[in-house]
Amino acid sequence: MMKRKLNENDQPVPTESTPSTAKATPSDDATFADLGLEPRLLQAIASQSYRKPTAVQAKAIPLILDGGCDVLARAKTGSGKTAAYLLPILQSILQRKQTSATPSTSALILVPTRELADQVAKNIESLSSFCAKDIQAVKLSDKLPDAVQRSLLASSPDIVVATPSRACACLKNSALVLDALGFLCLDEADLVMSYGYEDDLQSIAASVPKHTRKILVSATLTPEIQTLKGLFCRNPTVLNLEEAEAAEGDGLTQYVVKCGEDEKFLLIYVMIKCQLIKGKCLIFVDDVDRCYRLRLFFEQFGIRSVVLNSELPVNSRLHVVEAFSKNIYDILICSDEKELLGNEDNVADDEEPADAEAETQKSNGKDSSNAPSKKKRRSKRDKEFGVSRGIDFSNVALVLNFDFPRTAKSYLHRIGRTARAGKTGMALSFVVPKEQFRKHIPTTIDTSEHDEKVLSKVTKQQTAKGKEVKPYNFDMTQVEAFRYRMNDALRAVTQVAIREARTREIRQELLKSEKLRRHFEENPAELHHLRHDGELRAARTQAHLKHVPDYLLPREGKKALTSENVGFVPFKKIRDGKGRRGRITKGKGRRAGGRKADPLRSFKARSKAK
Ligand SMILES: Nc1ncnc2c1ncn2[C@@H]1O[C@H](COP(=O)(O)OP(=O)(O)OP(=O)(O)O)[C@@H](O)[C@H]1O
Repeated sequence: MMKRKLNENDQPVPTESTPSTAKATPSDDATFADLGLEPRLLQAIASQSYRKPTAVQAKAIPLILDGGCDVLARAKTGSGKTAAYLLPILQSILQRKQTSATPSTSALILVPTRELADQVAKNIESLSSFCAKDIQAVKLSDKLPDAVQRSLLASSPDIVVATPSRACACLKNSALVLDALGFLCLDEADLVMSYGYEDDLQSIAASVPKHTRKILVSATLTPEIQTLKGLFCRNPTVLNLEEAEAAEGDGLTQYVVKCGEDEKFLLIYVMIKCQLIKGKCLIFVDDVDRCYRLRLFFEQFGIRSVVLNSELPVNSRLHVVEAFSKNIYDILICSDEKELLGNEDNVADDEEPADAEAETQKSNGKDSSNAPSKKKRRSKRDKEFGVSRGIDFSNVALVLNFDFPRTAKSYLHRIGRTARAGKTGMALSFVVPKEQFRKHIPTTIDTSEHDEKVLSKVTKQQTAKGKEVKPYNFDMTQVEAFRYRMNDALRAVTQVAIREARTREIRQELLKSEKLRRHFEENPAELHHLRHDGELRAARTQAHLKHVPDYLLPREGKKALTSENVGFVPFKKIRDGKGRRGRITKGKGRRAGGRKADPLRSFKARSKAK
């Protein structure tokens, strides 16, 4: 192998002699330079601190660069699939620009949600940071007026990122021209299909020139992928990284706690208040109401949390995702509605939802009295919303399935939000045993009836991957001491309070995202108004609940609550031989993660009342 210069992070330093078109034979030790990427891209990769290509990158990059075939890549969540298709696309655009100055759209990247469109656009920005003047990328969004999108597309940007419906709308009004399209990429391909974009995809497929190469990327190979393959691809090369992934193992530990419906609230209260959870925690719940029930419950104890769901304005959602990734908040409560909507809308899924019976009853009009209101509520939700799929929340230590997902596939994607890019993480799931279902009416949810059924599917799925979902044991006799406080708090969180919190938050978020955005751009010091974890005050608050009195704690200390250390999930060190203190942010001379390094942290943050 060619001897390379290394920088302080053991990154290859691009030199004149770095071959830009060398054909790579991907091996386990392949570096990005070996893959034949050009120096400016290597510089951007180094600035992202990527040490070496992930398995999917090592295989997909040379394959896409080689030209010729369409590619269908399946690799696990968090394995770096975005860079696996972006880097060769960027490289081929840079190569084209050496011979032709005519502007044209070379790549169209289709994603299922706005959140993902935003993320892909940011990835393009960072990977093209050393060749920014040669790469023009546009993210289409229905937040922008048509005239603005038209003018953005008028200059034929090299890359367009959009959801299928946006891309289709721009194709129909001739704003988007695909005559010279080199790549059509579908990220989270199965989801793009199951989000009901089928008609849009058909029209896009018909508008794409024959020579365009198609890249389909997904974490799961599902029947939708077969449909897409038929629609877009000519005999694609399929990259399935299953074997490499099994050999490599991963840093995710999975636990399950069997508990009653109200005990979920008891355990989460104890875990957070006794600081058994260390690090950032992503909590999945079943629906929007549940988000606010939990948030108001937390508020009773002075625990700050943020909610993410499809009812919030898109700007707020993007801001929440970004702020959580920047470690501004520790606890994010998400409703994983898209998986539900998929089922409700009877869109193809790889498996029957566990509550298929209930769904059938609903569609036959036999549903209970709350069906119409659910339908009404659904219409307010954003079709292009999704949390468990594709979003790269960085450094999530714990994914907590407060409400167990409805399908094993959904479980797979939820747990994929932690232990990403070679880091470690933990997934902990609450499962309600059948005999405990509907035993505590105020906290019950319909889907819990099938928790055990879905769990057995999940266990099968994980066993097939050589992984284990272990039982997790709390010492319930010790935890019991906290029960009356939990009950006190739960009583305050009424249905009326939840409804009030829901509307209040939308009102507040609309105000923040629309009216005040410009003001805060001009006055960044006042950014704390944009925090999403302020108290909703929709439920009666009880000051005494905010503290944990010593007499509630076991005599042996909080360790007696559980035999294991629930939340402690150390992240693997990426840089060898460098402690946290010694780490310096490039070019700024400050410690990475220090308060001053992050402008959003420079305001006076309210102290966390834990
Ligand atoms: N070679 C690499 N080395 C280290 N980190 C990487 C590398 N490539 C990508 N990453 C980081 O890994 C994280 C996950 O990447 P990405 O979002 O592309 O994963 P994904 O496979 O698309 O996940 P999902 O299936 O959930 O969408 C990102 O934070 C990204 O910056």
